[in-house]
Amino acid sequence: MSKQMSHLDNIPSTPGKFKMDKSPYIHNRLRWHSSLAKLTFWSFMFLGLILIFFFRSPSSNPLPQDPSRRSLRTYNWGGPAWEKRVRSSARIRSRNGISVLVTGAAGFVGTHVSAALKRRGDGVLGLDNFNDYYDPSLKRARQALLERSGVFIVEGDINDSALLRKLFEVVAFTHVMHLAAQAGVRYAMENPGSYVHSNIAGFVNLLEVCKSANPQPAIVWASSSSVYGLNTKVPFSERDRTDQPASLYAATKKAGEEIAHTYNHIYGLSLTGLRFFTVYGPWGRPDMAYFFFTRDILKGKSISIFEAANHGTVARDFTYIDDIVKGCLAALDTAEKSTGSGGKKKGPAQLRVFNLGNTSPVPVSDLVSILERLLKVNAKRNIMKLPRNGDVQFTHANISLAQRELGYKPSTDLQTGLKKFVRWYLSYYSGGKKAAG
Ligand SMILES: O=C(O)[C@H]1O[C@H](OP(=O)(O)OP(=O)(O)OC[C@H]2O[C@@H](n3ccc(=O)[nH]c3=O)[C@H](O)[C@@H]2O)[C@H](O)[C@@H](O)[C@@H]1O
Repeated sequence: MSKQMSHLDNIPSTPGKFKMDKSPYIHNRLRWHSSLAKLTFWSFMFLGLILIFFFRSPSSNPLPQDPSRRSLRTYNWGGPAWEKRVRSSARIRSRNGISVLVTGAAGFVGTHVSAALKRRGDGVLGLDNFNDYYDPSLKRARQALLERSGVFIVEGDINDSALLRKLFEVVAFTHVMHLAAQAGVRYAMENPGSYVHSNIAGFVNLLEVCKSANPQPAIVWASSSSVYGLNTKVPFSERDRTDQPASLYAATKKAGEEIAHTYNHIYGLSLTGLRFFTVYGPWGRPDMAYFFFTRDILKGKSISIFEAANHGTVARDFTYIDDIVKGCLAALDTAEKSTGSGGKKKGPAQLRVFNLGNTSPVPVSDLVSILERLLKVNAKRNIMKLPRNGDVQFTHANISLAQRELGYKPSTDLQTGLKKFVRWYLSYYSGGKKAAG
């Protein structure tokens, strides 16, 4: 140790200083003492700064950005008043109604599905962790909307088994509409952990609780068109290969489909996966292109429009939210009962996967032209090569299976759907937040 110190000490800060040394031992001791004092001083300063930062940060940033930390947030649940709200929200109010636990109820699709179920007299209880992947105030506004129609959203995470078990103790849900997920294709490169946390760990946790529930519910859940990945055979059919995901997001959704197979096989859970194709509409997700294009066009900011190699068109089978809601309700209504009880399978159970698309792909540049007409503003277009971050060049759903089994028949074209979206957007963001909410 001392050897090392003298070695460090003997390195001159300037060559001149080194020459002036008459008694290296005394001089070194003096320098050692002053270095020690400096070191102590700066250590205290550093410690002080850390403490200041530590104590200030929770108030300045109440919702941490890191989703694994987000999940450590504690939620308040339980108690007689809370149970009463849960029961009342989940109470069936129509003949032949069902009682549904909707996860991700403050999300885009979750809000619309919850409202539609409630309208027809089904019992609906929402669950959402209100994370800050995108503006939580939009989620709160959706929550307020549902609250007015009698849907209570429990605040909590699908990874919280105690909470899930409690919910099944209070209500014998006949169905689970599982829409809680980490969405977004490109964000997976920034925050891979959040996809594993919600789409894999959270899904498994939910299935664990469902398999042990008595009676077991039937489960309908959101898969994604992205599972088709690099598949080039169009339109995409449920029989096509899904073993070439282009993003971690897609890989977690594909994993979900395999996990669903396992729980169906071992425990007799009735499971239906819905492969949604780029869902858009009022109350949509601000991280999606049609949404932030609208915002940026209105602000006069330039937007990046992706194109494939050799000026190849990038296109999506954009699907309007009301069509998706009809597909979700039809999937719930045709879901057979799970066959297990007490965690044991009694017989084979239903296992299904459906495409829910519009079956009419539109180039992204056309989407922008429609928005320009509706907003009456010209977009500042910045044509860019499709980045290699998970995006695929096109999607196109074959919906004949959903048509046959669910009576699914999308009826809203992009022009009509975007018109409704723009009307909502303008009213929501032009100070009419309250009116729209
Ligand atoms: O269909 C699906 O399964 C997926 O649909 C969307 O994913 P995506 O189709 O990529 O939707 P957007 O992110 O809104 O992108 C739409 C189109 O705009 C393009 N785009 C996106 C962003 C951008 O800056 N510029 C641009 O041209 C994309 O390449 C894509 O072709 C959702 O974000 C996913 O959560 C969902 O699972």
